Amino acid sequence: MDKVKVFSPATIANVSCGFDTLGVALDDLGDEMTLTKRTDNQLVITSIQGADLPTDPDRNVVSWVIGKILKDINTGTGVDIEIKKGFKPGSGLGSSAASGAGAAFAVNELLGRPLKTNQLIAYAREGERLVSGAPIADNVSAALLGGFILVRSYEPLEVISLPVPDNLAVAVIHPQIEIQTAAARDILPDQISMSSAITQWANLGGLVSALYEGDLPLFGRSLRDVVVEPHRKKLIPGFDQLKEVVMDHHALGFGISGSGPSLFAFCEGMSKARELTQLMQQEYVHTGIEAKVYASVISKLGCRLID
Ligand SMILES: Nc1ncnc2c1ncn2[C@@H]1O[C@H](COP(=O)(O)OP(=O)(O)OP(=O)(O)O)[C@@H](O)[C@H]1O
Ligand SMILES: N[C@@H](CCO)C(=O)O
Repeated sequence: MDKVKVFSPATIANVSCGFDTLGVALDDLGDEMTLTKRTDNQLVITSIQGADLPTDPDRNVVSWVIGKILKDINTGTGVDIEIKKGFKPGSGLGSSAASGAGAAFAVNELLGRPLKTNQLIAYAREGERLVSGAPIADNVSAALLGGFILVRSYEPLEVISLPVPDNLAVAVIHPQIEIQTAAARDILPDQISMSSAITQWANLGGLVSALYEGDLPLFGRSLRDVVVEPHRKKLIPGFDQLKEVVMDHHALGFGISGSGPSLFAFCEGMSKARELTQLMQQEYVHTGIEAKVYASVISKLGCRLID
């Protein structure tokens, strides 16, 4: 194959109770990228649409990840790269992860699939290390595998796919401010109390059980975060008010997507998700900050070939 075009989805990391361990893929929203083999061994970003990103191959996640794979596999292959970003960097929806996962997936397809899934995750994590300093696996694993994922262990890496309950949908609001993942990690404490740990791991267990049982009320009760949200919500204007309104309108749960500023409300069914997006957009006007909204089912598909 000389050319591949792939789609790589946006993702919600943490899902409230699973900081750095849970992730889930959205439908439709995501990045596209096209890779074409060159006759020399150069890596060239030929176009970037939809975001103002570095064209220097050593500073863009897509070329960074592809470069690492090509160097290790040592094919002598060069690649032209076209990038089409479907949503903004610094959104909390895994923009760098969509790029890193999509890049690893695409080059693996181009080379005839020499790499296994865990290797693709490992390379995609290098993209996360490039932009945030931390090789976080939650967004990239969800983007590659689709559905819900649990990073059971980082060392050695063990990522588990979890079931997606029927009729689960999500409403997302993306306030048009940028929060860098590195900055949102810097404000977190190094240590947490035993009581917070107990609450958090009880909810994580509850959430995993809810996914296996398809128990949406239990899923909703488990969407609690006493570890990260109390710190990060201070970076997101209007967080508490929006949470109150959304929960009053029967969302299953509400929280911060990844490192923010995007916020999610899980709910039952797409019509409820559309209703919640409208509600969130109306309510957010009070902050004076522009916001975009998306309603989505949970995509069981991760990165995939298109066209
Ligand atoms: N291909 C790329 N896609 C997205 N961001 C990139 C890319 N290449 C480099 N970057 C840089 O990465 C930074 C954004 O990464 P960051 O992890 O902060 O955002 P994010 O991926 O949207 O966040 P989150 O992981 O919380 O969803 C920006 O400074 C951006 O310029
Ligand atoms: N788990 C990560 C996701 C952001 O990439 C965080 O919340 O910092």
